Amino acid sequence: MALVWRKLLSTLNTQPLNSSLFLYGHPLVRCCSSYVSQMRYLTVLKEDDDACSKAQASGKFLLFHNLAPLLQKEGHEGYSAPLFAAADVKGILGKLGQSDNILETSVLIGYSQDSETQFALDLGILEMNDLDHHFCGTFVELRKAFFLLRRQDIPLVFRSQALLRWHQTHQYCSQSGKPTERNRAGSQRICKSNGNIYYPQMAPVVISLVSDGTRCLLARQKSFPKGLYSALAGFCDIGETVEETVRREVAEEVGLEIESLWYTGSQHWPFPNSSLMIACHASVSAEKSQITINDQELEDARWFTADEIKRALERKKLPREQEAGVIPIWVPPRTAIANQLIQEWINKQSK
Ligand SMILES: NC(=O)C1=CN([C@@H]2O[C@H](COP(=O)(O)OP(=O)(O)OC[C@H]3O[C@@H](n4cnc5c(N)ncnc54)[C@H](O)[C@@H]3O)[C@@H](O)[C@H]2O)C=CC1
Ligand SMILES: [Mg+2]
Repeated sequence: MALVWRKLLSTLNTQPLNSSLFLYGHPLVRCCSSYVSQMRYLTVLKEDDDACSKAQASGKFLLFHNLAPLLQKEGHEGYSAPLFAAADVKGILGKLGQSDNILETSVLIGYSQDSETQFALDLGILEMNDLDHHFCGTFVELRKAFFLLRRQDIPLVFRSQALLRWHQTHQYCSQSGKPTERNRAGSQRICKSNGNIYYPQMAPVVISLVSDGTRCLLARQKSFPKGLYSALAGFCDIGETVEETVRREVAEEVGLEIESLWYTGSQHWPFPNSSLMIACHASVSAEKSQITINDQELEDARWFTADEIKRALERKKLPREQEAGVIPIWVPPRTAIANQLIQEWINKQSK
């Protein structure tokens, strides 16, 4: 595969590259299904700074200010994270008396079905003043944006913020201590003094919904908002398999030994740093379901019946009211993989 790409890039380097469309029209990129072409096109942009630079000139930009995404109100649907054409961003920067060189600090984040090359740009070096007003939106801190954004916009916003943050926090070589330089796409950083290449990182985390057949186990950390319960989560230790992490985390946090587990899905999770949340269902026998909570990690953990879970799923908003002095239980929103796990468990109970 690497050889194929080297060949493609050497062909491109010997031909005039007038626009990114030329690249997208290249036989190796064009010959395949649209998805394959898109992925190959993105690979070329990551490898070739000139091609990426040309794509940037006609690209679409998701905007951030100090890692807070720009949101626009979308009627009843909630908020969207709009993509601005390069010309519009340049126009607004011009009005504000700012140079458009800042576009070069953007990072490549995708290629849409509408043939738009997408970039994320952090305008944090500019004073906020009425910056958001010029872009007809509001820059909103990511945790708050997570609750406001339309579901379909969340993955791109999460990915963009993670990549922008990685560049902001990984500017030096950990071996030489010298500054590293990014490639145009922002898919890697290199230390010119020793050739070390750094790629964006994320930590694997397992999130497990444990069931004893008729009940499922949810827990809360002290830092969670009041009443919020979720599935058990934990970082993978180095060298561990996903299965080993699930077994260890469940044992550590609630003192149970699981009998079986199965993978169901995954999600990129940007809080507090980039994690890949790997979601699994796990089962314990009803006879061995006595929990002992590790109070260093958890404030509470409990078994919930299907009826209790159904009621918690129905609470769409953060419960503000207290029901007869008791804080109502609620679970993460549909945009979190924890919700998918809980929903899948309920669906299985109903069958
Ligand atoms: N979507 C959801 O419903 C939930 C998501 N989460 C997420 O899952 C992740 C892990 O959850 P926790 O229960 O806090 O993990 P955890 O149970 O592994 O405990 C956290 C501790 O693990 C250690 N640790 C090991 N590797 C680490 C790493 N790469 N980064 C940070 N700490 C590391 C630290 O000592 C830290 O205090 C977090 O990103 C959290 O935001 C957690 C609970 C629910
Ligand atoms: Mg944990």
